[in-house]
Amino acid sequence: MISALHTDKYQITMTYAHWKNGTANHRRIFDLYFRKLPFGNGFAVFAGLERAIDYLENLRFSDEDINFLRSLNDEFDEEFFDFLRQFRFQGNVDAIPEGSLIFPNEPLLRLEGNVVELQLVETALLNFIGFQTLIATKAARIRHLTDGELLLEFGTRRAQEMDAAIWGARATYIGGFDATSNLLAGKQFGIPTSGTHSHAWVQDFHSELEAFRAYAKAFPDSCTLLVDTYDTLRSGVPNAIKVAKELQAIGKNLSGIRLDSGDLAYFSKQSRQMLDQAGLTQTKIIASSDLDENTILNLKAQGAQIDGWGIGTKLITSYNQPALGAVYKMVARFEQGNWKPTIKLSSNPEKITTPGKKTVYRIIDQQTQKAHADLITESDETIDEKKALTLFHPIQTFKRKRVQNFSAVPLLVPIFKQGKRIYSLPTLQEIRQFHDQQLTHFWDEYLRTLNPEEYPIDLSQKLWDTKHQMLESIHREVKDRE
Ligand SMILES: Nc1ncnc2c1ncn2[C@@H]1O[C@H](COP(=O)(O)OP(=O)(O)OP(=O)(O)O)[C@@H](O)[C@H]1O
Ligand SMILES: O=P(O)(O)OC[C@H]1O[C@H](OP(=O)(O)OP(=O)(O)O)[C@H](O)[C@@H]1O
Ligand SMILES: O=C(O)c1cccnc1
Repeated sequence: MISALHTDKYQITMTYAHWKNGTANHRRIFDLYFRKLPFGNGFAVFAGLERAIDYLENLRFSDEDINFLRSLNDEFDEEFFDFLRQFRFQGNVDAIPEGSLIFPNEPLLRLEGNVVELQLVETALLNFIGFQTLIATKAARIRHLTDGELLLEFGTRRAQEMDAAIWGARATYIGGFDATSNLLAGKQFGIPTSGTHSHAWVQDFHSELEAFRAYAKAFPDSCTLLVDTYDTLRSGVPNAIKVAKELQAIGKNLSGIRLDSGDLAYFSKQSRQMLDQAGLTQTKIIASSDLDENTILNLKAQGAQIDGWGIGTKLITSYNQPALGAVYKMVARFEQGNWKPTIKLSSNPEKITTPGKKTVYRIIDQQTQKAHADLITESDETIDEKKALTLFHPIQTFKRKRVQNFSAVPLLVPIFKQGKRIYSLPTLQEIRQFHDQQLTHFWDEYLRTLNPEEYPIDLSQKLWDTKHQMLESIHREVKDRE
């Protein structure tokens, strides 16, 4: 169970202040979203929802949690602790399913409830979803360049501690990896696991050949030999070939060799030639060594002969971009029987929040089955699929497109109703397949890893009008006060 104290202290201080002021039950809506795509990619892959659901469903302040808060000797009244003890998440949540392709500024989670419960869960939700989405997106970038090749996640030893290794492994599987080296992730999520051997295994014997023989004896049906401990082409590969012949003599095949240092393009081409000349065309070449999507692309451009990739550090730590920058913003307050949109201004137009209770549709062409755009609307709007729809860029509004014969697919699905989960969790396999299937709805121009086309995220006319009326009225008020 995830502790209720996995949060920032200000969520508790605000909860206390609301409780003290008698405003704890005021109804609000918050959106969770991100503002900018990571890695310069054309899309992100949504991950982290399952953990977020588990957290919301089981959120409790235990006696130990309360004792700890009491021990802080802050100004909390004793009765506040009773309030916390009885606390349960009672809100409504709608969310985009895991594995979906997602884009900046669209609500990924929409939460409706009382202000304290919505405030309390902010930090943990951002923590789970920000990290897992980032890693799933990184994995999808790598998958995009390695169609049909084996992708192994090797990151645990370099990950930011245990949770990052385990939930990161899950995210890489959603993004298209085939297996993880982390056994706990395998046990917990049913991800296929893989393991070759280390340099220490080779160093542990008097000779490399002896080490390879011993390993092959232990795993005659699934033996991959690490060939770079001493000299890849003069010792490692020739010894692996010797052992492969010995395996052949007992009717077995050497599954693979692994290259873990040096010039991977050169070594892989030479190794392939040597293996093929020895008749070992079935033996695969796996590469590892600080790989990421850029190195992989470059190795491919050099004609590297690599069938599988073991990727650790740069994937699991999201080395070149360590945070997604997801945010959680209040968008509506319930007042005098109605939802009133709220807005947060910024001198940067991209950072101005989109007010009100909203929903998101993916506008998919009925003929090509490709997505035109995502359209954010007010939640009570309907889209008539029989009529033409005009889509326009929310900032450069002169950029317009009229579409017909489309399906408007709602992206948000109900997850919790008054604190009760009404969503049945898909299996991880289903999430991974769903992700794969979602990719087919996007033109290649949005999917390429370098300088992709920007996929349109548009506002309905009604929502755009609401936002701009609010902006104008705030500007007027500020001016009047001057
Ligand atoms: N042909 C290649 N083109 C571009 N990058 C390559 C090529 N071959 C290997 N690389 C990358 O170059 C880097 C080499 O790393 P490094 O200099 O640490 O040496 P290494 O060969 O891995 O040796 P060691 O592990 O013994 O330190 C790795 O990130 C690897 O993925
Ligand atoms: O390079 P990464 O993408 O981070 O992938 C994980 C690395 O971890 C292992 O090396 P390590 O030197 O830790 O152990 P070893 O002695 O088994 O090679 C493995 O051989 C990879 O090189
Ligand atoms: O199985 C492997 O070869 C492996 C696993 C984790 C890290 N490095 C290598």
